Amino acid sequence: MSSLGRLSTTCFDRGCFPKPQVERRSSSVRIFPIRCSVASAPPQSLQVSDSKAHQSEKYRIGVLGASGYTGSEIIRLLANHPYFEITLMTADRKAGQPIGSVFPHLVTKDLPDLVAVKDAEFGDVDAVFCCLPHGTTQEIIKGLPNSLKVVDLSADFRLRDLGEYEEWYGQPHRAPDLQKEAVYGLTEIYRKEIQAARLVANPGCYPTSIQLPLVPLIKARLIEVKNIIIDSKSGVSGAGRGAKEANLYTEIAEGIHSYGITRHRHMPEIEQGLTDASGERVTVSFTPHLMPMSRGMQSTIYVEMAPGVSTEDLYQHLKNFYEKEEFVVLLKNKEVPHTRHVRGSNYCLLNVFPDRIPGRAIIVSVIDNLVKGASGQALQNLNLMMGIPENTGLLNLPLFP
Ligand SMILES: NC(=O)C1=CN([C@@H]2O[C@H](COP(=O)(O)OP(=O)(O)OC[C@H]3O[C@@H](n4cnc5c(N)ncnc54)[C@H](OP(=O)(O)O)[C@@H]3O)[C@@H](O)[C@H]2O)C=CC1
Ligand SMILES: CC(=O)N[C@@H](CCC(=O)OP(=O)(O)O)C(=O)O
Repeated sequence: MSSLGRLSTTCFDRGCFPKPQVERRSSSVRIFPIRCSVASAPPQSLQVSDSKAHQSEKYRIGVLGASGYTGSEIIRLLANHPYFEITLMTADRKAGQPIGSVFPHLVTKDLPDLVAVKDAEFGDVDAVFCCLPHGTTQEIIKGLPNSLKVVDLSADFRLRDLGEYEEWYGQPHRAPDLQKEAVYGLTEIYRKEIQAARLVANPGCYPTSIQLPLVPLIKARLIEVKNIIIDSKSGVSGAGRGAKEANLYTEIAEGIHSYGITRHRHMPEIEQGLTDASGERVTVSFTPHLMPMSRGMQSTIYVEMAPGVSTEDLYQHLKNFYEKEEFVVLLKNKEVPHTRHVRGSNYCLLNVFPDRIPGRAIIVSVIDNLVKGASGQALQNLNLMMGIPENTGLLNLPLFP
């Protein structure tokens, strides 16, 4: 537990955030600090320095799989988080190493240089981010205390149909009861359910980049659900940090290739979300590609518009739908979204273009696969589950170039 450093009075009074909450637990009282997380600092006269009256506890967070790429992104995002403090990190092969030696870029005074452990104790943890390979995750989450809130970044709890899970992941589901409880964590679409959830299945990176534009358009019946064609491209970090021959520099650099043609395990996840939006079974043509870049993801989506609908209608609908959203942005004036424009940030940038073929449109969606496609969205979800402002810790702008 630690007290917060410098606190500042806020924009609560200006209505930006909900009032600070006081939560009573069995043995302690947690008082969320009054703090403004907008980029500009409040005037000097409004700042208050540390005092007992303003000290507060933080939620204790475990990062399972801290030595992997998504784990390291969670740690980076939590470095300056005012309400969360990492108290537990786990690893497998790298267990026993301080996180600063696994990821030297994470050596900062704002982070505890914890040693990643193999066998974790959860008594002192309020919530965990589970950044483990799918398959191992179900067993591990099954063994966690029920009191913990969990955001699982793996694919283990995303598919409601257990038969479908077995078909696409090659093994029977080992925690069917937890699957029933899990809420799918596409934040902008399922916010209300996420707020009340204990276990959130964070979406895959491709499904995030694809569902964010398509779900609102399908719900509004602006596009036909037949003939949706999706061409997606990912940076290599999407494949995780574990060594694999196919991901060597020599295999990836100076070329691109498609993979999982007609059979990528994200297909049923994408189709589940689009089917929910439509009310009728939706199938898509989806082909992912591996790009010679470390992070970033683009989905180019080809759709047929409903009779009488124009690309301007699609654009305006998405613009209105995401008007109040912080992290999904419609670009103006036919600007083309670029993966560089979201690098390191939690943004999804979208734009809509008319196809040369009448009646068809092309949608371009970009995210950082490790942030909005994984750890950033996971943090957005845990913020909601803990009742704190959803954008906390996520306001950093993209890195460019
Ligand atoms: N990378 C991405 O862009 C995205 C990934 N995801 C999902 O998030 C999860 C994590 O991905 P990512 O961070 O890329 O993966 P990494 O391979 O980079 O990291 C995996 C982590 O899990 C640990 N681990 C591996 N096997 C076991 C095991 N049997 N028991 C306990 N710990 C284990 C590893 O420890 P050690 O290194 O010490 O061996 C490491 O800390 C995966 O399920 C992935 O599919 C979701 C969205 C996007
Ligand atoms: C480039 C690359 O290999 N990407 C991964 C997807 C990463 C991701 O989001 O997958 P999860 O469903 O495991 O969370 C893949 O194609 O399997």
